This record gives sequence, C-alpha cells and structure tokens, in this order.
Amino acid sequence: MASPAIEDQSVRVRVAGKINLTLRSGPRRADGYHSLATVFQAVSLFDEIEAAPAEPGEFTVTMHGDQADQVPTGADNLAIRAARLLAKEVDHEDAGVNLVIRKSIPVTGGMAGGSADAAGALLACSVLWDLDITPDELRVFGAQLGADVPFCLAGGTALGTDRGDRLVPVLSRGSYHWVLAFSDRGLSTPAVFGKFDELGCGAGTLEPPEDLLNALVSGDPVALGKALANDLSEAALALRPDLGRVIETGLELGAIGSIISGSGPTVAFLAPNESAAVDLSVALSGSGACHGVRRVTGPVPGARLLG
Ligand SMILES: C[C@@](CO)(OP(=O)(O)O)[C@H](O)COP(=O)(O)OP(=O)(O)OC[C@H]1O[C@@H](n2ccc(N)nc2=O)[C@H](O)[C@@H]1O
Ligand SMILES: Nc1ncnc2c1ncn2[C@@H]1O[C@H](COP(=O)(O)OP(=O)(O)O)[C@@H](O)[C@H]1O
Repeated sequence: MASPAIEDQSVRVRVAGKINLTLRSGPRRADGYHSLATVFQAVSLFDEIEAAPAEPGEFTVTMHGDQADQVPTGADNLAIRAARLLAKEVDHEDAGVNLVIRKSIPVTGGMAGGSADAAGALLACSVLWDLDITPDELRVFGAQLGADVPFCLAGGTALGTDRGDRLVPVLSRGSYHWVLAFSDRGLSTPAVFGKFDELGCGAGTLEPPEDLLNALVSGDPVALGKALANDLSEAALALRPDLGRVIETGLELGAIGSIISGSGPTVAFLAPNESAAVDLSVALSGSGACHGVRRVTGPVPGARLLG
C-alpha cells in the first residue's frame, strides 16, 4: 500500500474518444497501412488515466470499467507501451509507474479507446516524471504507438492524412449533438481494413471532402449530417450486417445523419439540437436495436491534466 505522501504525487489525465466524420481510404501500401483523409472529432466520452510513482523498472496497469476484462494488463496494454516508450525515448533509466485506467470508451469500438489511453499515459507520465518535453515531441512518440494517438493528444476537430497521424486543425463552429449506438462486441481494425482490400472499396480520392469542411465552418448540423461518409462502412457492414438495422432504426427515429465511426462497430447519429438528441437517445435505447446508447457532444479537447 502506497503512503498518502506518495499517493499525493499521482497525476490524473482525461482523454476523449473520437468519431470520424468522414474517412476516405486509399489502397493498402507496402508498409501494410492505408493512406487516409479523415476528419476526426473528439467527443465527450472520456477515459481517465492516473499515473502514480513506482519503483524503477516497475510498470503496472489496473483497468476499471464494464469492459476492463477485454483489455490486456501486461506489456501489450497500450498505456504501458506508451509509458515504456516515453521512458526509453528520454533515457529515463529510473522510470517506473503504476497506472490506473477508468474506461468509458468502448473497446475495439472504432472510437480509439486504446489510443486514448496511450495518449493519456504519455501526458501523465511526462508530468509525473517532470520531463521537459514539448507537445510536438509527445505527438511524435504517439505516432509510434498507433495512427490515432496524435489525434487523441490534440482533440478538437482535425483533418488526418497519411496514416491518419498527420494532423491539421479544422475550423468548426458550434457544438454538435451526437447519439452513440454501442455494439455488444467489437470489430478488429485490421480485419475491417482487410475486408476493405478484399472488396476493393473506396472512393478513389484522398482530397479533403469540401462539403464536410464547409458544413463544419457554417456550423449547420443538417449540412453536416448530409456530408458524413466513411469508405470503411461497406467492409464493416460486410463483417457485421446487423449494423445496417441499427443505422436504419436511428434514421427512422429522427437522426439527421449517421456514420459508422472508423472501423466500427459504434454508430454515431447526429441530432439537430440537444432536446432532439435526448429524444433520439431515449427512443433508440427503447428500440432494443443496439447494446447501449450514449449522448455526447463534440468537439471537446484532447488529453488534459485534471486537478
Ligand atoms: C480506423 C481508424 C480511423 O480513425 O480508427 P479505429 O476504427 O481503429 O478507431 C484508424 O485509422 C486506426 O488507427 P489505430 O487503431 O491507431 O491504428 P494502428 O494501431 O496504428 O493500426 C492497426 C492496424 O490498422 C490498419 N491500419 C490503420 C491505420 C491506417 N491508416 N491504415 C491501416 O491499414 C493496419 O492493419 C494496422 O496494422
Ligand atoms: N488500454 C487499452 N484500451 C483499449 N484497448 C487496448 C488497450 N491496450 C491494448 N488494447 C487493445 O487494442 C486493440 C484496439 O482497441 P481500441 O483502441 O479500443 O479499438 P479501436 O481501434 O476500434 O478504436 C484491442 O485489441 C485492445 O485489446
């Protein structure tokens, strides 16, 4: 049991999950990745990462939350990998950390839950270890851990190109009201990209989608709802045809747009305003079409220190 004095030194960070408002993908590259043009939006569904001092060389993680048992707690945990990578990159030989993660972002849900924990661990450990490090350096380390990690550090609304890890902020007016429909099981990102290759999907262009960028500048949810598009949808639906019924139900219940987030299976429904989002979440929950429903807003900031 750590002494109160040691507990007081712990650092807490909050990190948001993301949805992809649009995702265009090219074909598989020689490095196994796909070049993307994707607009991310961070939404108000957060994981919390606490980093407490540990003996040199000690790296542990404890997971809390409904899906905690679906996440590895050994060296494969993305937060542990992030902490070890950071220690190595800055030559911190005495580094050690005990991490506690309170998970709300669904696991293998297409909302970057693992990447969020990696981003949170990078920020929390950099503060715990009192490192002199810039946000840009953290972003470079993050990109080594996963294509989504740089966005999880940054948050807001951003265009991601290359593997999705080269970011440019996108001007977005106002706040959007989303209803997330969760699935009872996850979808593997590599499996969805594999199906994408097999089906030969994709719009064939990696130009940033102008209709979507214009909709975000105008702050008009109806225009945004029409511009949502995801090249991975066909592949996700081929692997999980049941998601078609979820999408139909949300649209029938009044959503003004829908999108499978990233590689799925989470479906994000856009509502025109807060009260419509409340009505939609109640109706969708009552319909039994999905495993769980959560109302969120976006954009919100990325990884941030708490307390
Ligand atoms: C599809 C997206 C869309 O935002 O999100 P999720 O649905 O996973 O949340 C991302 O591109 C996922 O990012 P992330 O989950 O960090 O990917 P990584 O760990 O780097 O890669 C996992 C695997 O996904 C595939 N992958 C990922 C990104 C990319 N641009 N091309 C790919 O082909 C590769 O097979 C890779 O081995
Ligand atoms: N801290 C973590 N949180 C969630 N998933 C993790 C974590 N560490 C490792 N993983 C693994 O990373 C993979 C991707 O999970 P996740 O990021 O939640 O999904 P997605 O890529 O669909 O957003 C899963 O196989 C999961 O077991």
